[in-house]
Amino acid sequence: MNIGIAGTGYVGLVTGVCLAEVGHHVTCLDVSQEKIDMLKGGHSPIFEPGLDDMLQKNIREERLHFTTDRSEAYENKELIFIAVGTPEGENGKADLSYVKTAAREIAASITNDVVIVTKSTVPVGTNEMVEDTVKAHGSAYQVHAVSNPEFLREGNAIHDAFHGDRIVIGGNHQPAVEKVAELYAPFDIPIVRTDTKSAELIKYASNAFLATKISFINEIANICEITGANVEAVAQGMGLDKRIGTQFLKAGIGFGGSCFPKDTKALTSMSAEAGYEFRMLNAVLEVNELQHNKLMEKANEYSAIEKGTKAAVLGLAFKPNTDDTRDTPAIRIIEELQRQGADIVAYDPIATDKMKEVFPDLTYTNSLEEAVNGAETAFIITDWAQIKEQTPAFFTKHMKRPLIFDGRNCFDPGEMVSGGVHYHSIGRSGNSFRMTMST
Ligand SMILES: NC(=O)c1ccc[n+]([C@@H]2O[C@H](COP(=O)([O-])OP(=O)(O)OC[C@H]3O[C@@H](n4cnc5c(N)ncnc54)[C@H](O)[C@@H]3O)[C@@H](O)[C@H]2O)c1
Ligand SMILES: O=c1ccn([C@@H]2O[C@H](COP(=O)(O)OP(=O)(O)O[C@H]3O[C@H](CO)[C@@H](O)[C@H](O)[C@H]3O)[C@@H](O)[C@H]2O)c(=O)[nH]1
Repeated sequence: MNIGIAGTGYVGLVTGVCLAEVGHHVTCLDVSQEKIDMLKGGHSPIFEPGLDDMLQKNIREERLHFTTDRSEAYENKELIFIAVGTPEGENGKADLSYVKTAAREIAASITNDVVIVTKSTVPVGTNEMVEDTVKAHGSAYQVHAVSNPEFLREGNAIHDAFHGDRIVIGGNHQPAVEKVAELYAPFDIPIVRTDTKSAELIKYASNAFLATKISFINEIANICEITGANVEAVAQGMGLDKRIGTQFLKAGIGFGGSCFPKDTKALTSMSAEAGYEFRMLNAVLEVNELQHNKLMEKANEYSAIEKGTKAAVLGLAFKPNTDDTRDTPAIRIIEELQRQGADIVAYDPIATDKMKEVFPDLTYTNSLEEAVNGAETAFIITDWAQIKEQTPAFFTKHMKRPLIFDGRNCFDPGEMVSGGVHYHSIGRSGNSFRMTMST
């Protein structure tokens, strides 16, 4: 099929590349000339394992094109995807201005009847708004909007596109829904067909539920710290019950990233607008806020930071295998360390450039050894493999004072302590993980 895509961020670009990979002809549009120039040259502006190779292959085979020209992207297309950002707006509400602009631009450029597929995460009623916007801008063509939310995880995006658990397609015009289902046939992933509003809500409900699991286990971690239990043993013991499952029960300094924080806020805000107070989700957000402060609270209890203390911040991305620093817990830690006058060295294998946009004057390195060298305290924010593979000896050798506050439970507390590291983590009270199971 002939497809246009508005937005070449994480979602638009991965969608475009993967649809081209299965044989569709895709033209990706962005307003950023810089991104389009990079993409035309076969280089992805985002770090995503496997993306560059697939991008270059499909450009070479002439199924994938990049442009800043709306006519090229929208004329003579059967389907047009909207994959622009929906950032956090006022009072946590989803900011739909980019979606509205894209809808107006599509209305002005299409040259035939078309199905608009909304991939961006949008509140209930947005697809209706998109259809109305196109109609209000005098398009002479028939336009149907279909909700097709995206479930990819950054760092696993290509894998998720080909091995996702489900594809959700929501629409009130059956032929438009079937057209989108036909597009995805080569992916061999179960397709859920539903109405537009339910599809829009499936996305928010899924993210909110996963965020709830994380805040829940973080509350359990806090109880573990008080009672002396070990949160990893508790999570594993709970997760073996198939109704609960082991995933998203990893305690830490809370969830970050471009989706969970903004989407949980958008859902509470959408609920409030509809006259319903989503009490549980408000608590999930409150717990996450408190959890972001956990490492600094521990450091303060220990009086770890004084003016001029050399502090290493290990990991800046909101999770491993991505260079995305949007809403990363590292921001809060760095702000607090700066406020307390610490001398900070920030380490990340790939996300330092993105973090420079937030803290331009910080000292950065992509060498872990350089970051901890001479440090008096280290804060682990991201569970990068490069950090997890270290031994206690690495820290005792390079740090001036091996004092570690680990927000991602990267190490066995017993091994760290016996290796001479003053080690503080989340929900483990200094105990090693102990659990055996027999059949
Ligand atoms: N990042 C993720 O992991 C992820 C996963 C699932 C869903 N989502 C949702 O998908 C949407 C996009 O997220 P993202 O992370 O890809 O965003 P992003 O900010 O990385 O990319 C959005 C892109 O859209 C471009 N753009 C803005 N206005 C445009 C216009 N009028 N025409 C063409 N391009 C335009 C921007 O320049 C930018 O490159 C959001 O709603 C997000 O919540 C994101
Ligand atoms: O047990 C866990 C799992 C995750 N996290 C944290 O939660 C955040 C989000 O992690 P993850 O879900 O892996 O990353 P995203 O790439 O943000 O993906 C989420 O958000 C996307 C955007 O909506 C959705 O498409 C995905 O399905 C959904 O998993 C990160 O800060 C993680 O460190 C934990 O603290 N504990």
